[in-house]
Amino acid sequence: MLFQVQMDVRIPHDLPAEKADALKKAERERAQDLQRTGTWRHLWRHAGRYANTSIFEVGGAQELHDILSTLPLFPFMEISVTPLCRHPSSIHDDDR
Ligand SMILES: O=C(O)CC1=CCC(=O)O1
Repeated sequence: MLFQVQMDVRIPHDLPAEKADALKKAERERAQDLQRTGTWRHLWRHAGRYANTSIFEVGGAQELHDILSTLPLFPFMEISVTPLCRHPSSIHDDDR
């Protein structure tokens, strides 16, 4: 199943810079691992905002929740999820 996920990152200003940098590095490594396996299919920055829109391909909502809730930045993100299904006019075979 495909899910669109919007993540708005809200790192508290009083979090020490070293801690914030370590979380961002861990988040990047996890995100890149998941992209390599095809689970995190797209990752787009919202221009001018500390936010992204991502597309995940997972078995279902529980798997998505397990992934999102273990992301290093999860405690500092507001997340919204939209399940996606194929559009009848899509010409892309991998939209499923
Ligand atoms: O910077 C973000 O939008 C949060 C994030 C998700 C994956 C990543 O590397 O950073």
